[in-house]
Amino acid sequence: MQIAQVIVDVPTRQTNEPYSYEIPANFDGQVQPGMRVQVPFGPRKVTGFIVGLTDHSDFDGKLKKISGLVDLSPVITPELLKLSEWLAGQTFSFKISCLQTMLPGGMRTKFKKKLLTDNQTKAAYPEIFHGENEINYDQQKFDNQTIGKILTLRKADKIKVHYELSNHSKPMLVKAFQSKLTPTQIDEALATISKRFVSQSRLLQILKDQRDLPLQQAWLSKKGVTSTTLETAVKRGWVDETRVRRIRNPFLQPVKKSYPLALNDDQQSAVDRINRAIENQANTTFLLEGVTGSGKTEVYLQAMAHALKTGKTALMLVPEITLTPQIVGRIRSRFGDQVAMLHSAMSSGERYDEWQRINDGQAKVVVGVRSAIFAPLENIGLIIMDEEHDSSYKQTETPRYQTRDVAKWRAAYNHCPVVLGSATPSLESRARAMKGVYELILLPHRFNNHALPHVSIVDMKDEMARSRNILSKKLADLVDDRLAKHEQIILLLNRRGYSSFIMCRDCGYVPQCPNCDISLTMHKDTHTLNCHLCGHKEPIPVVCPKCHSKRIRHYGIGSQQLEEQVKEMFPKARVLRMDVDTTRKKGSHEAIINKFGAHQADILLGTQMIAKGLDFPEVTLVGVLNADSALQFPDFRSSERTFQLLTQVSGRSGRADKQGEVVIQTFNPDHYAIQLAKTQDYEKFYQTEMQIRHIGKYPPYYFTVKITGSSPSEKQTAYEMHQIAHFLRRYLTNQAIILGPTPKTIKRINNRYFYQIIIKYRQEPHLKDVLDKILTTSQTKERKGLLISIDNEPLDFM
Ligand SMILES: Nc1ncnc2c1ncn2[C@@H]1O[C@H](COP(=O)(O)OP(=O)(O)OP(=O)(O)O)[C@@H](O)[C@H]1O
Ligand SMILES: [Zn+2]
Ligand SMILES: [Zn+2]
Repeated sequence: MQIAQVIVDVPTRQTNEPYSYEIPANFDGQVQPGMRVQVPFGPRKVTGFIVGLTDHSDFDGKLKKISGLVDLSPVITPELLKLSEWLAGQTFSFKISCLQTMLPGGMRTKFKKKLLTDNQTKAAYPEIFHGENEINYDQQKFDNQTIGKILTLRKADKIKVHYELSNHSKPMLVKAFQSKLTPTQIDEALATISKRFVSQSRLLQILKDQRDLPLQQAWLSKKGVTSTTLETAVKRGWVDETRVRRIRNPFLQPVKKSYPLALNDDQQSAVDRINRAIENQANTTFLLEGVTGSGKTEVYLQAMAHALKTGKTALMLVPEITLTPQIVGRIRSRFGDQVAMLHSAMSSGERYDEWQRINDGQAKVVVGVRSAIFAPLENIGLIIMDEEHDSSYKQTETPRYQTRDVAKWRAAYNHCPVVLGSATPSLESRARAMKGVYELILLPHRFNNHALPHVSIVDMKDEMARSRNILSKKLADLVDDRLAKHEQIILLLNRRGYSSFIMCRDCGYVPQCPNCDISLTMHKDTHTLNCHLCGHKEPIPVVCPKCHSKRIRHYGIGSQQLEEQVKEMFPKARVLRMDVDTTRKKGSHEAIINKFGAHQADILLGTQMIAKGLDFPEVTLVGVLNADSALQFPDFRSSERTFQLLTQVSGRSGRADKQGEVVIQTFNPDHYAIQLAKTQDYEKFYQTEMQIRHIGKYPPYYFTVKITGSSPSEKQTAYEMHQIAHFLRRYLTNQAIILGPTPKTIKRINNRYFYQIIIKYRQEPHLKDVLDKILTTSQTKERKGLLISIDNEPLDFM
């Protein structure tokens, strides 16, 4: 008898131990770890993941049988199964949540299975395929014997299983044209046709650049190629007509092929070191510290190409906001159709398609955001994390993993190097590089030795005494100067912890959320006051609810008001705004970037979104309007974040031949994070900040864990959290520092009360056991409304 070990999905009874189930005889030998099954659990049927197979069980009673198969082939690779175990331990979460996190969103909900096969198998198994190459599995109601047969064929690779997401609109096929000409033939054709045939020569020009991919007719016609020309082209044998899937997603558009650039010495030595590690299958972690504009991307591309050359695959991670069509274009132009893209701006159907291509082994390069670290890519030869310091790499929900740690785990498993890249590495990574745990690679100069921008600081305290303008005189003068020279400008409004709110001028009343301890934010576009934490919305009052005064005013500035002011100050300038409101629609982010890139606008203003990764040669002025809004946070990382943001955004200026300038407006001109951002001196910042961390006993000198508890009753939350703190004090050594419990900075969210405990430690041999115990005990408390979560190495302490 074969027995499957199954991690079941029962939200109220989560455990990390698998349950044993008997495998029905028909499926014997065919089910594999990594497949999902239906199993009886108490009175219900639940879904579970097979994590192992054995032939005996220690369970005395009669085992229950697997009642159905959710998958016909594994959806979790053996590597990812192993990873899920480690991840559960590392993040103090249950294996079931780790396994689910690894699947693309759509596969966790509703889908139908489709079986695809070849002609031979189709003919040999009429009872399955009824003469078709493609059938809908779920409609057939196969018996177990037939399912057994299907499993055997699937395992022998005679059948492929694909999922159709129910909300997945059918791919639409459209007319496209594929070039049949070699580059020489194109040149010959161009030489012979008359100049009068504009559309024909345009087509040939396009074919010259993009011979490899079929080109959609709609796209060609936008470029001025008429349908008559296309008919002629088919007749003359220039192109073949085909049909391709219509692509609406800007991340998947065809791009022009590009070739490796000649590297400078620093880039070359970086590539050499990484390539050597790839060849030697060395599990080295490199920290690639390169100033803004030093050409890190080209290093990544060439090292990835080398991994492919040695027969391996490559995985590249990018923060959400820098995974713009600009960077995607650069990668796809180099690697073409071998690239799979995982981005949250894609629909779940599109993401599923990409996941399938990776799972089928068609994609050799995966580029994506945080969750792409779980791509079912095999045989990995290189993992890259661009902007490794970025906070979006930390997942803020269960399982609360740090992508960097998962990347290192996968690299160790695959015997390959990891490259962590940044202009402003996290202190944790830099400290490890200093200790020799990571290998440090420096790119100290901008590409072509372009100078770093010149940065000046404007003290807004002085400025405010003179005028209420949000742009200082210095910045406004420089904007005028750039507009006159026809150069481009970026203006950053730092919105972290900053929002516009309304207040009564007479009694000082500020509307609060009824469910949370936070004031409501004004949204001018929808004319509402919104709560950012629970989603509560209400109309903007015209009279004060407290004193009935009509003198209700709003405070703080949003990017929308900034746009109005800027347009008023510079009526001739063409202004683009990029923030959450203007980028909500699919493709709008790209549209703004393209427009600015084509110099159809002079000023790009926006929030954090514009700070990173963008590469526009015409930008010679960057203005930061409120540098210090993040400094006021009661969080030991606020200086680090401010320094990183200012350095990153400054790095957008003067990337090509013209000298760049940056103006930082601040109320704290003497703060070291701002002073050192002015000189863009990462080294000095690192030294200064490390001393502060040392004195304050913070990371990277200490490890940290945050325990958060919440319930609808403040009394209950506080009581339970005190119990936990007692427990910790009793079982940890007296070296451990236990802070709290204290109410969180925002104590009440959505009518739940939040308290937290922070543990700081250097070595605590029993910590893991103690926390596991807290996690397990919390399961019984959960029924009483108390939720406990444990965050290993949290990024925020508020
Ligand atoms: N070897 C090369 N040959 C020609 N141009 C290059 C080369 N390497 C980099 N560049 C150019 O230099 C500019 C900066 O490179 P890149 O955008 O990769 O910098 P980066 O290090 O990623 O900077 P940031 O951290 O600011 O994003 C780009 O315009 C890029 O095309
Ligand atoms: Zn009032
Ligand atoms: Zn609220």
